[in-house]
Parts: sequence; structure tokens; C-alpha cells
Amino acid sequence: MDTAVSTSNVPATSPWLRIKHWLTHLSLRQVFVLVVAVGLLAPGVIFTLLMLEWRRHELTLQFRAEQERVLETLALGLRQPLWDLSLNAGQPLVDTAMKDARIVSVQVDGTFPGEPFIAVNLPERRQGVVTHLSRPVHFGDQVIGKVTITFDDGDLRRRLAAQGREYVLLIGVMLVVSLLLILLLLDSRFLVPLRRLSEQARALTNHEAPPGTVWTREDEIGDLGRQLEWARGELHRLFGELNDKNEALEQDIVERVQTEEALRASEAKYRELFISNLDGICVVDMDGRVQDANPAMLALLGVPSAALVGRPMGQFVAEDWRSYDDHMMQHRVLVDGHCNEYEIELYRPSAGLLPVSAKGVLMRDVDGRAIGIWRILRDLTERKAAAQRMELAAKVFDNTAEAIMVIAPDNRITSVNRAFTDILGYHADEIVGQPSSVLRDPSVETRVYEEINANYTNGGAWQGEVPFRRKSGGVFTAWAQINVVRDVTGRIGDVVLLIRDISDAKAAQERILHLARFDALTVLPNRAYFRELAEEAIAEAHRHGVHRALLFVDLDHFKTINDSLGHDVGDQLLKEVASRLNDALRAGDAVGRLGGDEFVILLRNLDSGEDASYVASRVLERLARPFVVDEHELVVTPSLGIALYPEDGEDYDTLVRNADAAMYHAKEHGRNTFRFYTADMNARAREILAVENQLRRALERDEFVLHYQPQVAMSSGAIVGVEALIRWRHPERGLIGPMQFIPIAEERGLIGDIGEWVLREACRQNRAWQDEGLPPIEVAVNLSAMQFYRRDLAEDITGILKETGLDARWLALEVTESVIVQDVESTIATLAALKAMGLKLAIDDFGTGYSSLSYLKRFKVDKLKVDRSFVMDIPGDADDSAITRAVVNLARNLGLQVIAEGVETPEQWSFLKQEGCDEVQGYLVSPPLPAIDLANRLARGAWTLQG
Ligand SMILES: Nc1nc2c(ncn2[C@@H]2O[C@@H]3COP(=O)(O)O[C@H]4[C@@H](O)[C@H](n5cnc6c(=O)[nH]c(N)nc65)O[C@@H]4COP(=O)(O)O[C@H]3[C@H]2O)c(=O)[nH]1
Repeated sequence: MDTAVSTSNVPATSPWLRIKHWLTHLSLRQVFVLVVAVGLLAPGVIFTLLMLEWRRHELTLQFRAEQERVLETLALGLRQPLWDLSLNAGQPLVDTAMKDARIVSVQVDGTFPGEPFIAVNLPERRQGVVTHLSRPVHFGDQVIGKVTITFDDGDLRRRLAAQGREYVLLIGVMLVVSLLLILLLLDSRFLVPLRRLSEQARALTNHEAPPGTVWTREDEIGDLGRQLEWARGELHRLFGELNDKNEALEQDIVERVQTEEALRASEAKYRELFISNLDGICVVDMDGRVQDANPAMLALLGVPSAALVGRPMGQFVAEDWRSYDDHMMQHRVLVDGHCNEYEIELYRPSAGLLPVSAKGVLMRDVDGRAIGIWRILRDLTERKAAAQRMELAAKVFDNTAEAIMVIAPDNRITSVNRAFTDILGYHADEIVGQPSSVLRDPSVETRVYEEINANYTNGGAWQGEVPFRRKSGGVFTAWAQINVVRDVTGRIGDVVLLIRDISDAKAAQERILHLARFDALTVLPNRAYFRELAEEAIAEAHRHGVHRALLFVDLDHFKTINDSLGHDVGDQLLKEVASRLNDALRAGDAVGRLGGDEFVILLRNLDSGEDASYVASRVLERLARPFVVDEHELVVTPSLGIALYPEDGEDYDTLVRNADAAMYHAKEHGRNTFRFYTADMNARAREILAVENQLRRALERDEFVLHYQPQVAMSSGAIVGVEALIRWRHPERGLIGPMQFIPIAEERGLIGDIGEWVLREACRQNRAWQDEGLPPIEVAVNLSAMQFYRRDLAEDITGILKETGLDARWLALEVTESVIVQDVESTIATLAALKAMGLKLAIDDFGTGYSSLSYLKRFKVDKLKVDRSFVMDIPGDADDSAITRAVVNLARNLGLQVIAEGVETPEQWSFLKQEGCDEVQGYLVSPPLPAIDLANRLARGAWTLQG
């Protein structure tokens, strides 16, 4: 750097100085190259020049000799030709000489004047310096001519130049080889070691890490290197030691500073701890005087620092506790170095006593000598209040009526109250520590409990019904309120369960639900619930594309039984019917009660409509057997209507409506049967409804009229009685027969009033005929089941007879066989009562019902009426003839009269007469006639079979 500066200051004027400056800045390698180059080049050049000069001289001499020799030769050779002046002889000699390229010209002159004898000149050979040499030609002693040769030294010069180039090349090669060898030597012997020395020296100056240089050479450089390496190693070691000492010193200083800082921080921290501690802390000396107190202690005692510091601590301990506190300090703290927490009361000058927990720790100096006591006091007011609350909570826990159970996070039961042991039957010792799962109802899927667990774990609280298992194994449903207690970090701690046994409430709820769904009497699904079931089944059928059937079941004449035998009997009967209906069904089918005597059956397993008819038949069959209720043997037949899903309706209401219509149809067709719904039934159902409405007003409007059909004695042909048959003079439809409205009136409960009207009118008319002076006859009146089973039937009839003035013996009552067998015992009693009044009694439609012959004997009837259905086909039909014959014989054997109805032909008449029938009634004698016509007929006298 300094050199460079000085370089720039060198005046550029002096070339010598510039060269000197340049030389001083050359590197060692450059200097060596320069020295070797100059050292080798200068002698080489001088040697070359000397050699060249020597060579030129030698070649010049050699050239001169050759010139002399050529000249001599030619002069000798031309002596004769010149003498002879023979050009032919001289010319070849000259030409031979001219073959030498260095000869430019040859001229042979004779001594005679004129032209040279021979002259040959080749000027183009002239390239260098030319030399003219001449020699006389002697012949003997005579000079006869002269030979002159011109020589060119171009060849000589060329040879000299070539020689020079060879020398230069030789010297160049020598120089390069020498330089290379020298540089190689220089590099390996000097420059590389020097560089290493230089690096060593640099490492030495920079106190760098030891390079680990090893010098093996034994020359001066190696020696120097080793010395340097040793010096560097020593220096490094010394620096290392210095550094270590330095670092140790620094570390020492840092540690000391840190210790001081830590001490300061610790002091500050402990001071802060002391100041900010919520517990009252004070330092008392060995005399018990307060040295220092934290704000909490001042607050605890309610005094300022000045009032406490320097005062004996004992002054602030309640008198009662002073000696105890003193004892703890003297015998615990001073002896053991500390004491456990104990309770005392502080005396606060301005606020009275305060319960505190106290603690003491002995303070020692560095030599372990006791120098004071740390006194730590904690307000116990809150803790005591909490303890009281805990005590209260424990009392509540123990005395509450609900079972309480606490479950730890590991699902083990940690505590239970008394109610728990009462309700679940476990003693606390038995259940505490057990997993809560022991209380699970084993029949309930674990999943249910897992869901409950998840609910309260996620929500923090949950309440609902949980099934539990008592120790006894019994299970019950409890209403559980579950609360999760979390710690301050939000982690789930204990789980508290309040368990209330709701089995009773649940049972009550189930009963209510049952009541809401099931008919209380028959325990069948009620109207609403059956609808639910049916709608469900319909929806299911809709989904699966299958069939269903709805059967509407109505009991024939149930109202009669209910009204006559009382509701208790009716209820019992319905229960029995329900039970038999249930029995008639297959699994999966259902029966419900719509109300009264109406039942519905839902058939689920249905392949076709035929299946429904099988079930309907089975129902008919099951209900056909008499029911025994309270000693009454009752026969109840049902009428069934069947509607199919989806053909007859796609919803429940439509299906019920259509099944109902079909049921009416069944009733119209003689009851105790079933009918499938057909589209026109609804029209019929509407018509029935219309009829019912009109019927209700028909009595008021006096639209009924009685026709009378004569009954004649077969023996005499005399009219012995008439059957009163009702007709309805409908304002629009004209005269309507009883079959079109009596079943409806019976079904809708209208028959009572109508029947009473018929009775009254028939009695009135009969009395009127008698009053007219016509021969007295019996008037037979049909009694519906409902009328027949009315409790006050006898009373009513007595009243009517009295009212109309008809003697009882002129009134006959016809009751169908199916009615009287409904309740045999009642029938017997009723018939006896009627009989006692002096009335005549006939069993209508005899042979169609199921009357047992034993009953027949007990029924005090006067007459059996062979049903028209048998009479119709006699005498042609053997069966009907046999039945008719049997009935006639039976009547005779029992001492009863027998009358055949529906007699239309003389053959029937003859047959009946032959069999011994007493009376006949039928178109053969007369159709039913208005009263006036009948009177005329009566007046005409006896009827005889024409022809
Ligand atoms: N084919 C045919 N029929 C004959 C012949 N002789 C009479 N009849 C009909 O047979 C029915 C006889 O009455 P029933 O068997 O008591 O059957 C009666 C009876 O059960 C009921 N009925 C009629 N009036 C009353 C009534 O005032 N009260 C009650 N409860 N039922 C009545 O209506 C049923 C039908 O009465 P009606 O239509 O008047 O039909 C009458 C009568 O017109 C005959 O030779 N051939």
C-alpha cells in the first residue's frame, strides 16, 4: 500500500527511475525470469554473432578458392581452343563452367582485336554482390588471351542467413528450456516454500488456528519454517491460555452480575409475594414483636402498619386463644422449625374477633441461628360459611326424597344419599366405588345409555327418563336430572344424578294412554286408535301395493238386549263379542270398537277378497254360539259389511263408510250374514238415511196404516184372526211395504214408537170391528225384538188394552224365533207375564231360527207359525215338506196350535190340511187388506177352497 503510494509519487520524467520503480515492483518470479532471460539471452546473441562472423569468413575464403579454381581450370582448358581459335572446342568448356549457379558471366577474350572469342552472360543470376575475376591464357609462354568470370555471392549470403537462423533457433530453444527448468526449480525450491512461510507468518500475525504445517526439508527455508511453526504454536498456546483466563474472568463477572440480579429479582419477588399475598403475613422477632406485616395482615387486623409494627403479636390474638397460640410458637415453631395449621381467633381492636387459621415458620440467619418467625394467618370466615353450607347441603343430600348419585369421571359411583339406598335397595357401602353401569337395566340396549351419556356430556345437563335396575334385579323407569360439574378449566368433573322413581306416574301415563287408545269396556282399540292403525296399514299397503280389507261388524238387535236386560248385560255381551272377534282373527289383523255394538276389523294378510269372506264367515260362526251373561243365554248375530282396499276406497274414511253401507246391505238381506261393498250400496245407504229421517216424522204425520191379513181355520174356513201388517203411506213414494222401513226403524231405534202405534191401532180396530157387530176375531201384531225385550212391555200392553177396550184374549203377539232365542230366560219370563194377561202368543217364522226344542216347551206360546219359506215349496220340495210336517207334528205334540203362512196354492192348502195344520194365512185366502175391506170380508163369512 505504501509502495503503491510512493509509486504514484514517482516522477514520470526520468526513464531510469521509471525502470527502477518498475523493477522494484516485479514479483520474485518475474525478477527471476527477467534475470534468467537477460543472463541467457546476452551470451547467446554474442555467441551467435561471433559464430556467424567466423562462418562468413570461412565461407568467403572457401568461395575465393573455388573462384580461383574455376578460373584456373577454365584458363587451362581454353588454351588449346583459343590457340586453335576453335569455338567448338572452347564453347563446351564455358558452358560447363556456367552450370555453376554462382557464375553470372564468362568472357574469353583473345589477343586479337575485335569481338571476344566466347562470351556467355546470364544476368538473371545476379542476386548479390558480383566479383569480376580475370586470368590470362598462356600457350607455352605466350599469352594468347584472357578469361574473365563474373561471380555472384548471393548463394554465399543465403547460406550465411540460414546459418544465422539455425543459431537463433538453437539459442531460443536453449533459452526456453533453461527458463522452464529454472522456473520449475524456482517454484519448488523457493516460491512454494516461501508462500507457505508467508502463510505461516500471516497465521502467526492473525493468531489463527494452527495450520499444522510440517517442514521436512533440511535447508534454510525448512529451518525457517520450523522456527516459524514453533513460534506460531507457542504464540497460539499463549493466546489460548490468555483467552481461557479471559473467558473465565468474563464468566465470573457474568455470573456475579446474574447472581446479583437473581438476588434482586428474588427479593423483589418474595417482597411482592409478601405484599400481595392474600394471607396475612408478618415477621415477628424472637421476642414476639412484629417487625413487618403485609397489607393482608393489616387488613385482617383492621389496623394501620404503625399500630402493628413493634407491638407484640400476642396482643392481637383473642384472649382465650393466647396461651394456645403461645404454646404453638414456643413448642412447635421454635422446636420443629414450623408448625401445622391450627385455628385461633384474632382480636381486632375495631372489629372484634375473627376466626383464622394460623401457621408459623422459623426464620434463621446464614449461620442457622433463629432470628424470628414468619406468622401466616388466613381468614376462616368464608371457609366456615362454606363448611356450614356443605353441612346443609349434606343434610339436604341425605334427606331429600329424590335419590342422588354422584359419578366420578371414571364412571364410578362416589356417593349416594339415603333416598338412593331406599329406592335402589343398595347400601351405600355396596354401591360406592362400583361402576355406574351396574344400575343399568340389562334388557335395555347399551346404546340407549350411551346416548344419554353423550347428551349430558355435550350439553352439560340432561333430563329425561332412564331405566334403572334395583339391587333386587327389578327394573323401574326414573326421571333423571343429570348435571355435569366442570372444574375451572372446563374439564368434566363429577356427574350428579337426581333420580325420581316415576314408575307409578309412568304406569298412570301408560294407563291414560291406554285409555286414550283402547275402549275401556272391550279393551279393543277405540275409534281414534283404530283409525291410526288402519291408516298406517293403508299407507303400508300403498307402499307395497298390497290389499287390505275393512269389515264393519254390527250386532243385530243388540239394542234390544241392551235396553231390555240393562247395560251391564249389554256390556258383558260386548266384552264377550270382542273376545270372540279377536279369536276369529289371524295374527296381524286387528279389531276395534267404533262404539255401541259397532266393531271394525282390519285384515292385513289378504291375498284376495275371498280371504275377507273367510274371516267374515269365521266371525259369523264364532258369534253363532249363544253367549251366557248373568244367567242369560243370549244369541247375537252380526251383520258384516266388507270394503276392500284399494278397490272400494283408498282412505280410511271411505273404506269405513263403504263397509258400513255393505253392512246395511247385509242387514237388509236377513242379517247374520255379510256383504261385500258394491258401488250402488252407497246410494242405498243414502236412501236408508233418507228413510230414517222421514220415518222419524211419519208417526207425527200419521202416515202409517195397518192392513189386515185373514187367518182362517182349515177345518171350517172361518176367519179366526187377522195379522196386522203395517204400511207406510209415503207422500211421494206411495204405499211402502214394511220390509223397506221396519229393519231401518229397528236399527235406528225407532221401532219402539212405531210398534206401540201398531199395537194401539190394531187393538182399536179390532175393538171397532167388534163394536160394529162383526164376529170377534184375534188380531195378531208383530213384535220386534226391541219391543219384546222392553221391561215394561206387559205394562204397556195392559195400558193399550185398557185404553182401546179390547179384551186381551183377542190380541195375539207374534214374535220371531230369532228374537225369542236371543235370551231364553228373559223370553220365558216375558212370555209367562204376557200369557198371564190372557194374550195369545205365536212364534213367527218358526223353523228358521235355532230354537232348541227343550226351550220350546218352556215357552208358554199358543201357536207356531210355519215360515213362508217352507210353505212356498210344498208339497213339491221333499225337505220343506218334511220340515213343515215336523213342525205341525211338533206343535201337536206340544199341544200348540199351528198356522202356515204364505199359502198361495190349493196344493199347499191340501198338503197342510192333510198334515193336520190348524190355520192358514196367505194370498190363497186373501192378501193383507185395508181395515174396511177386511170388515167386508168378515161380514161375508167363511172361506172355502174353490174346486
Ligand atoms: N209371498 C207371499 N207373501 C205373503 C203371502 N201371504 C202373506 N204374505 C206376506 O207375508 C208377510 C207376513 O208377515 P210376516 O211374516 O209377519 O212378516 C212381516 C213382519 O215381519 C213385518 N211387519 C209387518 N208389519 C209389522 C209391524 O206392524 N210390526 C213389526 N214389528 N213388523 C211388521 O214385515 C214383514 C213383511 O210384511 P208384509 O210385507 O206385509 O208381508 C206380509 C204379507 O203381505 C203369500 O201367500 N205369499
